Amino acid sequence: MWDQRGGRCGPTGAGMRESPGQPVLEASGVTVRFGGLTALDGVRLAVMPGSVHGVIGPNGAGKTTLFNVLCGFVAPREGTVRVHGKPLRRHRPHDLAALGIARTVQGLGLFAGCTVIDNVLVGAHRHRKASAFSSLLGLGGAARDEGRLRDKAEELLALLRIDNWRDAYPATLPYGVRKRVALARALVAEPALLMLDEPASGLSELEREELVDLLRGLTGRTAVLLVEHHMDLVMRVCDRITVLDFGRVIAAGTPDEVRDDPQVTEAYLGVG
Ligand SMILES: Nc1ncnc2c1ncn2[C@@H]1O[C@H](COP(=O)(O)OP(=O)(O)OP(=O)(O)O)[C@@H](O)[C@H]1O
Repeated sequence: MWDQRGGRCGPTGAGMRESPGQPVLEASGVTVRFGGLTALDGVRLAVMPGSVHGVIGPNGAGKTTLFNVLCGFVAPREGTVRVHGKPLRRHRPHDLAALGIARTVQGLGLFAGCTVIDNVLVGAHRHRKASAFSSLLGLGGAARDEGRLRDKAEELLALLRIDNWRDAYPATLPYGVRKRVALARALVAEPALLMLDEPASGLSELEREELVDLLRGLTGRTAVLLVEHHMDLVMRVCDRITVLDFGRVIAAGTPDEVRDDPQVTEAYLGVG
């Protein structure tokens, strides 16, 4: 995970402090090749604290590959990923919680044998495990932590409007509700950054509308990076957007700036 001049450091994401204006997550010069194919070519991106940042682009543009690099599933050939200004070297997905980063995946990964509230609490326990260093230092009693996490989980169920499903098991839930459970589980750790891979996939139009409200409601609570196909949703929820095409950043800016960029129109919508 962390490697500062060759050494491991930084026990918890919560312990890291960012300077004003410093990105939570920053990628620069990220290049990934699969054999002869360049999937990402010098990609840069900066996610600012508390903002919602979208990555869009046509099929095969490199969105998933970039998400996988940022999560630590794919090691880039070149380039740097920084969290709170500190470069990551060979980080792995299980390092993310300790860096203050949570993510949801398309498969959701809910535990079938656990109720909704218990699934959410799993996210809290994962975080606590990652923060074991602070517990060792006596920075919080276990019972007090437990109570606080449970309160937090209940608050998130209410915020995401799934509190009426609190004691249900995942298999009995509509897909849109299951996605919210996964979102609550990611948020309970109070991450500095939440990474969402296609949060709108599989949702109905109505559920997508609700997702727009929910994501906007997270503003200030955590930064969000989302990779998403639904252009309309991205335009409505994001503060900043990075547009990829053939592995390169072809535009970056506010939704209005990106919408008006002729390169985006040409690449993303296929019109010149
Ligand atoms: N494991 C892999 N091995 C070889 N080529 C890959 C691999 N993963 C992705 N690619 C290729 O890299 C390029 C970028 O793929 P990627 O899945 O990141 O794009 P994407 O923007 O997420 O596409 P989509 O919107 O269709 O999911 C594509 O040409 C893809 O075929």
